[in-house]
Amino acid sequence: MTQSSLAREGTITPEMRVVAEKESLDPEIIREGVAQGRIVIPKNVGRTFSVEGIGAGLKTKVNANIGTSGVQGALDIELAKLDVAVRAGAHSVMDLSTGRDLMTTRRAILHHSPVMVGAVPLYAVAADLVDAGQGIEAMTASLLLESIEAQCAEGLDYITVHCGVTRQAVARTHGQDRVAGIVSRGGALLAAWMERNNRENPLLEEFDRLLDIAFRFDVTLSLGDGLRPGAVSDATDSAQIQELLVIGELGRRARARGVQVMIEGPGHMPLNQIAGNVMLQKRICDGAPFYVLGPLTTDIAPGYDHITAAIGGAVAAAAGADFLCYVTPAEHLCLPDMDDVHQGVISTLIAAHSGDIAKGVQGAMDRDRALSVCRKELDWEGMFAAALDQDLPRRRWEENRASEGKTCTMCGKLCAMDAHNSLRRGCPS
Ligand SMILES: C[C@H]1O[C@@H](n2cnc3c(N)ncnc32)[C@H](O)[C@@H]1O
Ligand SMILES: Cc1ncc(COP(=O)(O)O)c(N)n1
Ligand code: MET
Ligand code: SF4
Ligand SMILES: [Zn+2]
Repeated sequence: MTQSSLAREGTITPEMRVVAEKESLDPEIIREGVAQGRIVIPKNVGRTFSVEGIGAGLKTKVNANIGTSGVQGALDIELAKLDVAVRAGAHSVMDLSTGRDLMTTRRAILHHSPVMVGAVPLYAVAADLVDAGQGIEAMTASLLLESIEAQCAEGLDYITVHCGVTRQAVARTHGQDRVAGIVSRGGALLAAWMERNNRENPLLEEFDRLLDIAFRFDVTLSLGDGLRPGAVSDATDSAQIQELLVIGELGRRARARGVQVMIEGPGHMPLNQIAGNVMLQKRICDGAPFYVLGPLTTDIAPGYDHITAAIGGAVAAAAGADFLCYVTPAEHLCLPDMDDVHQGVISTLIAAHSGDIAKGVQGAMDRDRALSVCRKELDWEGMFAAALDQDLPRRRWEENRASEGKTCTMCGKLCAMDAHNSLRRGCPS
């Protein structure tokens, strides 16, 4: 049984109760959301951890991508990144490894992670083929499906499957003067396979088998955006929309089968198109949870793409996106290091929380109020306790501590808060 099928029978599962508790909502609201497919609770039947809900009416969640690449990364470093991500507040990690010995890496991450773990099973198949001196074209549909099954059996809580990369949609990437072509790794691999084998996407052709596997382990399917725009000038083009239509339809098939499903979205996108894209996704995909990468609102800031993504992520979350995939300062440049991971999680949490305030998530502003009350009182410890980053504010303040009084070095004796507090209390300062 899956969370989805149980919800539809009217059962409130322990996982739904945990989510309700974390969100301060009635468990029945969570059950109803899961039953309708507007909320997912990714958790493999074989794993135990403190679950999170993703979807309508819930706090916006944040994922951190980690993992080796074929040319860099080692298991101990990736596990340290997992720690950094979780300590910074990530609700999810994705193992996007494509290096050597992927099973060991994946299993270690699954073993150590106190949060949900996602992956893109196709990467492991592709990496193994490349290791064996072959290309992606040597893959077969059954090799892919068997690997997906094995990886789900290992305990993945959700998997990205780029089922909407159809021949027709790929053809559209050539038609509308796309600048950046296909930037999704999974999307590009599948497009190459399809072209060289003159076949349709195996994830689409074998979708029912995929649903059987997902159902068995209650693995949430994250229908990937293999044709997402990788440049702001490519946003909302016909290839992207065609793929969205396909995965919207597949989402319906998944829900009918009792499989939890979310929809992935872009990418690089001008600020003024973001709310419209969220609206389209919600409408076309029957309110399924929307998992976005960024969106990055400009292409010209490599080195600062945690910022371009946080700007877009805040707008997306405010418009109804449910799950933000982090982008780090390393995006477009190199594999992220531990500091990149930390900065990526914090900037994405800022975007998510800003979105939650705007979308009116229950109690979203409580922590802001708590911090602001302390700020007004010059209660530094209280401020640090309520802060998103638990270390940096204290360090900056202490390193630059004013020599006397409670103020900071910004204004010193001309501290506005101090002056106004004295006025309020009626004592001359
Ligand atoms: C789809 C997203 O995944 C990121 N991405 C791909 N592979 C890795 C990895 N090993 N570690 C961290 N991020 C990764 C890309 O930078 C892009 O932002
Ligand atoms: C939100 C999100 N995160 C990760 C991926 C996988 O990456 P890729 O599509 O490049 O294989 C994705 N498609 N969308
Ligand atoms: C083209 S670089 C890899 C990923 C890219 N940043 C994206 O938006 O999907
Ligand atoms: S340029 Fe770098 S980040 Fe972009 S697709 Fe190629 S390897 Fe990946
Ligand atoms: Zn990009």
